[in-house]
Amino acid sequence: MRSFFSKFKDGLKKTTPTFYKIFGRVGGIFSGKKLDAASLEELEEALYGADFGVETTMEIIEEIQAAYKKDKDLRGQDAARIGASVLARVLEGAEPTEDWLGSARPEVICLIGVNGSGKTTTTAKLGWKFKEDGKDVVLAACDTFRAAANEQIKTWAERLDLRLVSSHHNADAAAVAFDAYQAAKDKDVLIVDTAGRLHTKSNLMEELKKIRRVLQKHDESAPHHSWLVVDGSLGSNSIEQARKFHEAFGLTGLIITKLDGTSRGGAIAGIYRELGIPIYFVGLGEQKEDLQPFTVKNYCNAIFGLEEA
Ligand SMILES: Nc1nc2c(ncn2[C@@H]2O[C@H](COP(=O)(O)OP(=O)(O)OP(=O)(O)O)[C@@H](O)[C@H]2O)c(=O)[nH]1
Repeated sequence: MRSFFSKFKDGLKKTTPTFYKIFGRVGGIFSGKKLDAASLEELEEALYGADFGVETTMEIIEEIQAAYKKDKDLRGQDAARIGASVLARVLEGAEPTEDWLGSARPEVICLIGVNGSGKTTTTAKLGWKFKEDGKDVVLAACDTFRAAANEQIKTWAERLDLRLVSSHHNADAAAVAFDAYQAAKDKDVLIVDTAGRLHTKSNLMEELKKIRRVLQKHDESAPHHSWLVVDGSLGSNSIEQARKFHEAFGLTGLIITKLDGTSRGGAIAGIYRELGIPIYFVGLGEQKEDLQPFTVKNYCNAIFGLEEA
């Protein structure tokens, strides 16, 4: 069976074509070629192109440059290792703690975000993951706004044999959340899929708050997790979006989707710098198993084309 890392790396390969090109082209960098000023410049461009942002890019470049000044024989592989370790420092604390899933019954996870970011798909993938871990899961179809969303989540739930509480198109989303909580009483996890909304639409932001109030009638501390689902291919545009959602709703975590099909996977660093909340999972495809726990080490190694230590 392929290791988790190889899956993660395959998924990120498309995220990082430029990096692979840099280190691939210099091909030899890994197999012994020395670093030079031109490849450093190319790396800087690639980091900007992947939306790592000025701060992170500069930190990586400056540190590699400093090492290069001291040792003109620096190899590409050494530069990649330095880059990965700087990135790991930027992302320090971005990984959730092992016991992040508390002991409430149910633990309520609310997924929110803009239209099309991948909430419904992620709700299903997440439900499947918990089920695979032997947990009792209920899904709440609170995206009553988009007509097709109900059908989409029903299809997933049937396919993965997951318990789903849903209603009709345009039903009160908070009422669905209330019913779903009741159905999930004494179960392990309730995952609430919500309608996509722009952070600028105040009525939809109010709907989110209503869902929260209704859940809190059952359990004052619910939702225990409010995660923003961010489309990783939006690059740095997603940073402002994430900040606004955080201000309005108080996020506790992030899921970054679509990292399999983008060359802008660097925005993760920018979002984390801005919000400082953990990244729980990354989406690397459309299949049920394509949701992987985020780990700083795997992400940094994959970005810089390093193998797992
Ligand atoms: N390649 C890829 N596609 C994904 C990923 N996650 C979701 N998608 C796709 O993105 C599209 C939108 O996903 P949805 O789950 O419908 O998004 P949503 O946030 O629920 O959308 P709204 O209900 O409109 O807010 C679908 O075609 C998904 O299959 C991912 O990690 N990788």
